[in-house]
Amino acid sequence: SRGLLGGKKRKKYPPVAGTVLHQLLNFGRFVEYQTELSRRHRTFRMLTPTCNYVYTVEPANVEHILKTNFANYGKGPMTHAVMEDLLGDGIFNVDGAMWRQQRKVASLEFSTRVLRDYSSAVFRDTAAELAGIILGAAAEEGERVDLHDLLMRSTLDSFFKVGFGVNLGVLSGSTKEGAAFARAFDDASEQVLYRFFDLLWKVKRFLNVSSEAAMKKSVRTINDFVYAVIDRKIEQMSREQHEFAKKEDILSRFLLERERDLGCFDNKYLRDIILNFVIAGRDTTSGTLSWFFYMLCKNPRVQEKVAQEVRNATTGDDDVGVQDFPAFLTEDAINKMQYLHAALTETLRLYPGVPIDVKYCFSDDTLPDGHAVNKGDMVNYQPYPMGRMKFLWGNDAEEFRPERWLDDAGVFVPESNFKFTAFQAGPRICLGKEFAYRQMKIVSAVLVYFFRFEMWDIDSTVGYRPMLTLKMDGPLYLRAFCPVKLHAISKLKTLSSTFGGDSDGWV
Ligand code: HEM
Repeated sequence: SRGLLGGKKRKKYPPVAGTVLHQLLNFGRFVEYQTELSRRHRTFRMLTPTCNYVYTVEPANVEHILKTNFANYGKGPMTHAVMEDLLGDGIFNVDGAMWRQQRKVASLEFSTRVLRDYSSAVFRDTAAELAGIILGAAAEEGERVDLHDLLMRSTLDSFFKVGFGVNLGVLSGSTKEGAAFARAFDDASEQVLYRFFDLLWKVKRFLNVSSEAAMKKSVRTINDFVYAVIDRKIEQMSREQHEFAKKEDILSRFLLERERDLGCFDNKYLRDIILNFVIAGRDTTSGTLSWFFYMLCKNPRVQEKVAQEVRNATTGDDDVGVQDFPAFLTEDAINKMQYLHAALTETLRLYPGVPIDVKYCFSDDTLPDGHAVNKGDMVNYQPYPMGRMKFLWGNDAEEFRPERWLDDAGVFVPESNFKFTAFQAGPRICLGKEFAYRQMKIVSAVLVYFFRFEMWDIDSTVGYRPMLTLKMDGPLYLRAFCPVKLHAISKLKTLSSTFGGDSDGWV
């Protein structure tokens, strides 16, 4: 009461749901554990020896943290330290003036027609290559395809092409360096998440032992690879001079900027920009596509509806081969695919690329639900648990039902960004949202036009790997059928052999 506390009103802290030790014990099933706790308390805290970790699924709190009191919540010193080895001073890892500058440059870049057209062309080409490889590698005698692995490789190729104008060749398996880079990047990203809960990580790093010794190795592999890409680009720039000015990829545009304003960023800064772009785009998009195809296999009715919509929006002509089909994926056709848009969004509701997102609290505050948070607390909004809350989505919250996003005319109706939080919200809302939907729609449309997918082992389920993004744990083994007419298949076969596949004898 006021009297007992010397006139001060007692603060109402969120209920304690456990400690960091409980989280470590549940590390392998972290997002489910957090979902269980969130069913009991919409806002709660976990005790650690240093600060409170506060978690919320309350949209009013999310709006407060991400928008209304934006200035009070940022990356902060702890996240910066934990992520610095991997993300340096890239846009994901900085606040204040440094963030504003990168946000401005990146927003300009993302809104250009040049980037839009160029990236769409890259996505179409990579999707066609992917379709060819699925046919060549898998369709023969119903061999299984690991679609998760193929999607990871093909999005990495697309991102390197759009970001840096480099043909990485990971999908076709033509370079070993690309694959080693991708592996090191995944390992480092997992270790970064672990650091949030490992109180001894700095000591381990200092002594260069256990998980931190592995982290050091991963970072070295990543850095060697990225600096080599930058060096190659600089060399190409001096060689090609006039031609270079026409380059459409993001790294070239930054290098041209540096030529105009010498010293505006060094190679280390470019390395940070590259890695932030890779983590932003590649893991989230390929992860979402993997979960999407997993959902399509578990829900054949939805798969059929998506395929029908793609045919209606493009061409019903079964004679169109894979090399010709992507040309039908115009902006107009993509915009017509409202059901596909809903199905991708439904995937993100249940499997958000960033499942739990932390913000540092810069000064004492009270959240809209009345709970107090202190300076130095780590405040998390939780897209994954939020997608499974009945109080937000109704009793069928855990069901995959794209229709929930459509009005009576079948048009997609967005939800509040503070309830559907997969892309964050407020001033730091994902910059690549439109970009990501475009890529995911192009890849999905090409694949469902030519194939029907089924789980290789009908009853199997897939898990996730605890890291910063929600990535599948291991392969997604599928069976791919080709329902289009033989004429189109023969064209597809020609293409698949162009990409190194061997499809003799199929069909
Ligand atoms: C399904 C795909 C995607 C999802 C679910 C997603 C989600 C998110 C989320 C949750 C954040 C906030 C992270 C944080 O600061 O804590 C974010 C930020 C960002 N995203 Fe995405 N993203 C996706 C695809 C992309 C793509 C394809 C790009 C770029 C091509 C991109 C670029 C960015 C950038 C630059 C930021 C930082 C924004 C800032 O801090 O101001 N994202 N994204």
